Amino acid sequence: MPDTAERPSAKPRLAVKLLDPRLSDYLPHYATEGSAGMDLRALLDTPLTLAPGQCELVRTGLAIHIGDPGLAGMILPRSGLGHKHGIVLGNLVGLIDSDYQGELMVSVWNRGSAPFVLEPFERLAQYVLVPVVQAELRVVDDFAASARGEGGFGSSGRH
Ligand SMILES: O=c1ccn([C@H]2C[C@H](O)[C@@H](COP(=O)(O)OP(=O)(O)OP(=O)(O)O)O2)c(=O)[nH]1
Ligand SMILES: [Mg+2]
Repeated sequence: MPDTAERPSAKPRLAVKLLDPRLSDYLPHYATEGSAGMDLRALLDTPLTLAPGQCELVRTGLAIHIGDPGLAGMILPRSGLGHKHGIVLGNLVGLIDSDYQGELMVSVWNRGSAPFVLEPFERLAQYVLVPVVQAELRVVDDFAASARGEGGFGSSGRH
């Protein structure tokens, strides 16, 4: 039996605005059939040097309106940039609301010890679409008992 899952249903179609005409050559896409994220590129006119510890908000030139409260976007670091060069996100993870219609911005943080030069249109982070469940909160005085109760932060010990 081939090790392939059944194909998921149709992909959501998201409306995207290109806020700079140069982006038409760089529309984000899934690099492989199984990719979870689409790489986002830095909309820069000139290279941006990030000193160690420096954090800058970088334009992507893209506005994506998700429009479905059952979905959200996440901006995540690229593992190669993060591991090899210390280039991660100043907010660690970017969470994009389904009703956000503004430009996707990437907070780029050089947590490494050497300067890093970000080139115009370099792929700097990735965009992942995720399902979301919105909750309603119901105030109670007590919870029904659970196996864990209030234990946390290592209370279950090591095995
Ligand atoms: O890395 C990011 C994170 C957020 N956003 C945009 C989309 C998101 O929907 C909006 C608000 O993000 P968030 O709620 O995380 O920020 P906030 O500081 O709570 O701002 P707000 O008061 O606007 O909600 O900012 C980005 O473009 N990039
Ligand atoms: Mg917010």
